[in-house]
Amino acid sequence: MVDVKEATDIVLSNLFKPSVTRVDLNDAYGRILGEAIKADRDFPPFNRVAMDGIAIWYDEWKSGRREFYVEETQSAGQPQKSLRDVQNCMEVMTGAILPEGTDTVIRYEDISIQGNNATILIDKIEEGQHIHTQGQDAKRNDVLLTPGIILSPAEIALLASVGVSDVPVFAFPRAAIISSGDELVEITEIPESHQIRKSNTYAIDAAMKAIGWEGTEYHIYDQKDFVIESLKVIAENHDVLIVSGGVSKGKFDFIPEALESIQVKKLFHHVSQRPGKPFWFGVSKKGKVVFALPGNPVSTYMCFYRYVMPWVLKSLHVEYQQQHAILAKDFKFDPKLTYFLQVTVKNENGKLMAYPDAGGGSGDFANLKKVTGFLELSLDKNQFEAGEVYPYFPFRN
Ligand SMILES: Nc1nc2c(c(=O)[nH]1)N[C@H]1C(S)=C(S)[C@@H](COP(=O)(O)OP(=O)(O)OC[C@H]3O[C@@H](n4cnc5c(N)ncnc54)[C@H](O)[C@@H]3O)O[C@H]1N2
Ligand code: MOO
Ligand SMILES: [Mg+2]
Repeated sequence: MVDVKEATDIVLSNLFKPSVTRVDLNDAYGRILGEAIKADRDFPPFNRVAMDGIAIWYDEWKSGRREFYVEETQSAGQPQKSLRDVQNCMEVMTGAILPEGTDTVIRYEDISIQGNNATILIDKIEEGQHIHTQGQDAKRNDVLLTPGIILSPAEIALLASVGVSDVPVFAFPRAAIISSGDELVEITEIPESHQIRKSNTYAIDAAMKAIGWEGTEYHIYDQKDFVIESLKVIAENHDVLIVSGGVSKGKFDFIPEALESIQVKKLFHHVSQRPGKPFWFGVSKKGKVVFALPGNPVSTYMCFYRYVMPWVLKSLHVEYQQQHAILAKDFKFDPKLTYFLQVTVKNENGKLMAYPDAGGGSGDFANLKKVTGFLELSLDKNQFEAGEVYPYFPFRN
């Protein structure tokens, strides 16, 4: 048996090495960037007019000139024009390149134009005002985006502006989501009185989809040779196996020995935690990673969020930031196990307050619909006081 920290360290030191694939920019939202992206030009690429108005040569204003003859108009999308005479001005539009021979922009609101003459109405202007200077935000060849970033609308805009239409993203490990157990039937079936419909694999599949990951679902019956043969075939075609059930002490819990018989080396079995104590983790010679999660629905669910999610994010170079929340009510837990306490977190004046809602044990997955995640309560204590801060693993935003 290992503790939660040891289990975490072992899981996170057996990462998957992702390859890079390309997706259309329109499908890149939410994917994980696989290569650094550099600026192909300065940002902005030219001195960009930032307000509609006129552009002047500042020294003329400084030396007392208030009236400027309007030579012509520089609109957005036109090649750069030149001011012929520094005593004049040019009308300029937001997004236009700043005309040569000008260095300062004055808004229409601050001038009046009569015929071809613009008169400045304000007393104070600053040299260079209302110009978004070339290279001000980033220089050509600057790294704009680093691998491991989860692409949000902000990054999509940057990718578009540097012309990346085929976005390099990390390929997720090919995952098998495996349920086990003779009591489980398909969701389209009417279960007999001793049967239940599968639900764990659906939950795992959905949790994976939330980060853009997909898996293939399999089911294994409780027959030893069948378990061995199935796992062998599945392992050949996937990088990671996420098994649910069949890992405890039951007569038909064949998963651990079946995995070892197909040369998946056990790195730990049993973690001092509740739920999820019978969690088994191993790696094959070929580097296939196996998470054999305890079958009780809440155990499968929590172990997925506590171990599989950080493992895949770290494998794909995502900077994973551990969240924390404040326990809102005292809580007592006696066994010498790390306890994953189901909570509903509410943001109260900027503080994340976690209200315990422990539910009815690891079979009570109906409780998961009421909570937002779990707090990790350390095994070296049994009395947890309101106001204390604990690691928080959210299931939802
Ligand atoms: N003698 C002991 N018995 C048990 C122990 C123990 O330490 N000693 N640990 C208990 C704990 S804790 C857990 S958790 C479970 C883990 O059991 P398994 O991993 O072997 O899972 P199963 O026996 O196959 O199933 C347990 C439970 O979960 C239901 N299940 C399984 N898969 C699914 C699915 N895909 N969808 C919905 N529900 C599923 C299954 O029907 C069982 O009710 O062992 C305890 N026993
Ligand atoms: O892992 Mo078990 O979930 O404690 O029932
Ligand atoms: Mg069992």
